[in-house]
Amino acid sequence: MKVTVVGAGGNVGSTVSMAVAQRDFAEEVVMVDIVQEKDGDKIYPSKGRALDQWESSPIHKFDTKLNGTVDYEDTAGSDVCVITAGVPRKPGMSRDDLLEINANIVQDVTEKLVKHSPNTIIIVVSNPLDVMAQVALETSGLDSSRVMGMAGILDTARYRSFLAEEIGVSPKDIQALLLGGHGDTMVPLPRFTTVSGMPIKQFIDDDKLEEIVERTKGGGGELVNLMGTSAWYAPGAAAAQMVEAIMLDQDRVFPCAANLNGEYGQEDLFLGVPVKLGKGGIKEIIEVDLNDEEQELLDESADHVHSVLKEFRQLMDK
Ligand SMILES: NC(=O)c1ccc[n+]([C@@H]2O[C@H](COP(=O)([O-])OP(=O)(O)OC[C@H]3O[C@@H](n4cnc5c(N)ncnc54)[C@H](O)[C@@H]3O)[C@@H](O)[C@H]2O)c1
Ligand SMILES: O=C(O)C[C@H](O)C(=O)O
Repeated sequence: MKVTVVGAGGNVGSTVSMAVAQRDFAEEVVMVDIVQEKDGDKIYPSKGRALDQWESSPIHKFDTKLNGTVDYEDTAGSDVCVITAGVPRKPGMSRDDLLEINANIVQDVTEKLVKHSPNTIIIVVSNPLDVMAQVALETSGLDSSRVMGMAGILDTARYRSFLAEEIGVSPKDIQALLLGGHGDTMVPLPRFTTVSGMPIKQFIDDDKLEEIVERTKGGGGELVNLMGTSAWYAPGAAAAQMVEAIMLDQDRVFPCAANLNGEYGQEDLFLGVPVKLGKGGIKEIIEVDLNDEEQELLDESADHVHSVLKEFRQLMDK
């Protein structure tokens, strides 16, 4: 079992790598990044972070080998590749502001990955997420069941943690569903949110719930403002959970960005929807019955993703 993480000299990529290694199911995690320059010297962040993480193996008690590299030949035969390569946003920016720079990076990285692992499964993390997943799908030529984006697990984790804190229960006991693009138009669904199966509205008043829904939508931006760059602990953990579900054929049901072909009335774009994840990637896109208000919010979110996708196509035509 071999996992590759690209952008692994950075924050999210190194966190995914560490979280996968600590789960101890893979033989090897290949951590790829570029050679960087600091104060006129060449540095190798993926090699450094891989070595540092490997040195923690006796303490954390894992056997997964961490291999830092700048050479894609080392990635050959990867079962799953996670793409975190790219630029994170800074305060005042939206994820969509990263479109041009990250589209070029994701395209380049995807070509190199599939050259060495032609039948891999790709999990995209780079932003703007839904469009970067489309870039990876189109560049790789892989079946759409083998290309997906990580966002929904992160966004629901934020929503669940905020709710748990407010209600005073364990975050483990909050279940929730969230649909749509990974941006301010994402659609948390209180109707599908429970505390161990009991409707959330039994535990919280409408105004407070609405406040938490709004905080969730702006959850990424809240952290950007606090740290001057975007989050990595929860995103890294979320991507590792997807890797595990696929590699161990767990049939986990998670909200992930999947390429839609008619599901939820949407076509030719990635959008966050519940999927069954296991061997081979997305085994099923699960459709839930939405009421008119929920469907309208999802359509608005899809419209936004379509507009960014259009901008991407215009940029590529230039
Ligand atoms: N989907 C999500 O929910 C989610 C969550 C957090 C971050 N992100 C996104 O993930 C990306 C990475 O964020 P980060 O905080 O880790 O940034 P970072 O700057 O810490 O790391 C990015 C890494 O990518 C590397 N990189 C750049 N170009 C590359 C290339 N061509 N080949 C290989 N590596 C390359 C950089 O050298 C750097 O080490 C950003 O686009 C960010 O917006 C998405
Ligand atoms: O907010 C960002 O820019 C990063 C990521 O998409 C997040 O939600 O943390």
